Amino acid sequence: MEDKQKSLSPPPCPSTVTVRRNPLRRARATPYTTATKPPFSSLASAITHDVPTFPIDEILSIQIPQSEPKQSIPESLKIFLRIKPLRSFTKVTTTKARPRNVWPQNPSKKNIAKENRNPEITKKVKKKDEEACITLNDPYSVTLTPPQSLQELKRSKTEVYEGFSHVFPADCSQNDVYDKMVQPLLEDFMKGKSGMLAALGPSGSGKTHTVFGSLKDPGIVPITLRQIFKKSHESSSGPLRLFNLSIFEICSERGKGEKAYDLLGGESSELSVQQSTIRGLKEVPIQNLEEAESLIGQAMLKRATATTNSNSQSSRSQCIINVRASCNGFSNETKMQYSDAMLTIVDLAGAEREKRTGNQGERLVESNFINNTSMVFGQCLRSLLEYQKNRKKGLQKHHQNSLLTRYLRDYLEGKKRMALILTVKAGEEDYLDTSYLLRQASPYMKIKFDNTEEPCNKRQLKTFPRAEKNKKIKLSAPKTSQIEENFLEERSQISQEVHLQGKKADPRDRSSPRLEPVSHDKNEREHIIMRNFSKVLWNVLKQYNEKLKVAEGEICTLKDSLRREQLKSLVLETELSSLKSPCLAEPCIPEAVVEAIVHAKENFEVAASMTIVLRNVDDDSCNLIKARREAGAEESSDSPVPNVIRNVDDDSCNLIKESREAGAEESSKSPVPNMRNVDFDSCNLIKSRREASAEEPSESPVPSKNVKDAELVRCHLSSQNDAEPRQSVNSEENVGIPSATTHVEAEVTDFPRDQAIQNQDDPTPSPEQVEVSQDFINSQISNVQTKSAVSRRFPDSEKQERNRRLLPVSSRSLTEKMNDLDIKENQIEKPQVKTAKTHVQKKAESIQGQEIEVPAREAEPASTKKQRNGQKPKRRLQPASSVLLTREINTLEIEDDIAEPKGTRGGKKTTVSQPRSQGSVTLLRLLTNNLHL
Ligand SMILES: Nc1ncnc2c1ncn2[C@@H]1O[C@H](COP(=O)(O)OP(=O)(O)OP(=O)(O)O)[C@@H](O)[C@H]1O
Repeated sequence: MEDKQKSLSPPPCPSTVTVRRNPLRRARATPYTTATKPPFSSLASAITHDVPTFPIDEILSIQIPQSEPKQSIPESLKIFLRIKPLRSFTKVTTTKARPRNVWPQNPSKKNIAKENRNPEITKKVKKKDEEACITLNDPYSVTLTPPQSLQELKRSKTEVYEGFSHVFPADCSQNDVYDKMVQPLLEDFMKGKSGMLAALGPSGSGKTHTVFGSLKDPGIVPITLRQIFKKSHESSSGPLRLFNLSIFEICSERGKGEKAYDLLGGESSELSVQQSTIRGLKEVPIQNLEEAESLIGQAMLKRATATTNSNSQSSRSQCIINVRASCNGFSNETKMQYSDAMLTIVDLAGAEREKRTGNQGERLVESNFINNTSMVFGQCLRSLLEYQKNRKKGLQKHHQNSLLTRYLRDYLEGKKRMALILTVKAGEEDYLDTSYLLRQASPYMKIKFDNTEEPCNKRQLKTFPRAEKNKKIKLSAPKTSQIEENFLEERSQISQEVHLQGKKADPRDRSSPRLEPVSHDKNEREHIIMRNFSKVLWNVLKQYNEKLKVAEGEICTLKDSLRREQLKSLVLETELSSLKSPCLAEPCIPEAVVEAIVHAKENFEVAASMTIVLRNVDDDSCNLIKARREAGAEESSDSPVPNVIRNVDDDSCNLIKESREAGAEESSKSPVPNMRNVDFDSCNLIKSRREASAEEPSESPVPSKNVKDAELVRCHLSSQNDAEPRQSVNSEENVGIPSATTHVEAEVTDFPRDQAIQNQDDPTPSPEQVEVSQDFINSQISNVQTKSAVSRRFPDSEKQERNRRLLPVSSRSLTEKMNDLDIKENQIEKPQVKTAKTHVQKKAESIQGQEIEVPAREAEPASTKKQRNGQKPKRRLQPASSVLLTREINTLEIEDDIAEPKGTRGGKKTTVSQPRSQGSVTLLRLLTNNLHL
């Protein structure tokens, strides 16, 4: 103490002391100082000595409360997660090596023995079974990873679930679960607060194991009962509390509805359910743990269970265990009355998938019920979780959908405390069930997209250049089967090439540029496609070319057939015209022959008119001949079509020339009879015939007669070529030749085809033809003689005008010349002169003085006349000329007439008073007499 006092003694006083005038101020006494007043003597020392030390030890001893997890679960609902250990884990751990000489008892043992013999297999099994889909992150969160198979098939992702009150790993014990989960609720229960514990999870995940456990490893219920009676005994100071136990189950009645059964009741254990209250439930008071455990044991025996593929003793009902605590006294400590509390422990039936459970029939109905109940419970739970997160949102109520949720309405609405434990299986095959449960009941969920890159890359690779090309090719591909086949072949080749290139390429090396091989492949592919397409096009073009050739051949054949048809039609037309032409020409021909003098003019008019008709035929025939010559020489040679009928110009020389030329060329070839009108200009005619006679006789098969004075080309339809008998007629020899009128008629009427063919084959004229031609020539000659006499009667203008009206241009000159002959029309129809004896002098220049000796005419037989009249009643071409002739003849003054010299034919015919020649006078007399004019 002395040392201490010495150490606390103040320092020695200084030599000088300062005294303060003001009274000494005392500082406010501190509590510390006030509490224990030290003695004044020791005040100074005490002041310096009592400085408090810093309470560092106290500060360090203070325990700072640990920060709770961010996602704290509300008090009314706590969610726990328990992971069931993997089966392989237990198998591997329980596997014991057996001696090799032991015969395996069953297949499983046999497999085990195999595994033992082959440790690699065991390792593989271990590796395979050890792979879990769920891993524990921390006591409050887990990560769920999809298995590899599901990652490839669909777009799966790693999920992180958090916000749990606690996550029990696979190796946790039942006591851990009780401590963390049940004890808080039990304390409140003992204080009179109700609470509920529920186990939720798929089938076989350990719900029943967690809730009830086993004899060796008891679960929540046994432990809780034990703790209840333990605590009740410890709190001896408290009121007397009574506990009652009730157990019932909710199951489906053949799938039609929900039923509740009392598991502690008697035989009629069915309960009546009204909304959320269950009537008739038996509560059994429990005094001690043994009674409680026996009751629970009895209830478990009554509970509906079944064996499924997922669980050998699967719960088929929702089991509810109620422990009600009743209190009849006051608490000594709080002096408050205890209310009844209810602790509810629920073992739900696990949701199960049909494929995994293999349920059928009644089991399947139970499964549907269980799944529906689980779904409704999960919806209610989800709604409560969302409601607790955000209370602004209203609570969605789903509890009405099942009896269980209706019974647990207060808990599912958050009015009472509830602790939920989720049991999950950690195997890969249980991923879907686990994921479904966690999505439904976990407080929070995060989705990691770490494993989403691979599917994206695969998709990109799949849709790389091939798909677009296929589409394009499909759209642009032609529909021909050949093209499709080629396309398929190329497609397979290219796909193989691409596949090989893809194999060669390193898929991991993403940095390596793959555009070059792709572009190269694209170019090659396009090249192959275009090449094959061009081949196909070439083949198609070839086919079309062949088709075109065939079509051209058909066109040629059709053209030939068309030509033939046209020729046939032309032949028919010409036949028709030929049939028409004789009908028209028929009446005039015999008259021209018979009426030697009187009908000379008319004859020429008829001939001229014939030319009009036949001229048309000429054109057609010419064309026809041309066509037939082109078509073939054979057809033309056999053709019965009449040949050209030519009109001869006034100029006789031209006429003869044309006739010669035509005769030399055509008549030798063509069998068709020719018809020529001949000018009767004597001078020209004689000249021309002289010239012709020098050439033709050699060709003509029939020797012509002596041509003394003149040659006349006969106008006959039946004769046609140069071989026809152009007879030079001596008028003297022809005198007395009988008329060939009948023959002419026959020829004319029978002309058409047979005669033509006959003439064609035999160019030699028949005697009848010769006769007719002779008569005709005679008549023409007589006409020539008569013309000079008659022409004087009419003025030239009038004649020309008439010619213009009646005849075509080519024949007008002829008719003009013949107009000089005034012949009565009536004479045509009266008995005609058969023949006329004419004298044709050699020198045509001096026609004057010629005399035509007209023999006594013979009346034509009546029969012939009648026949002719009957056959040819119509004479369309004659009336105009006949009338004129009649007029002229009527005006003739035969007695006073004086023969007109022939030399005036080419000159002016103005004088009517010119003297007639003797021959003409005689002729006129004969005419008048015979015709009875
Ligand atoms: N944590 C665990 N540790 C050891 N074994 C367990 C565990 N959880 C469950 N088991 C075993 O798994 C099997 C199935 O468990 P349990 O019957 O509890 O599943 P469940 O979820 O109730 O199925 P269900 O819904 O079909 O009734 C039981 O044999 C049980 O012993």
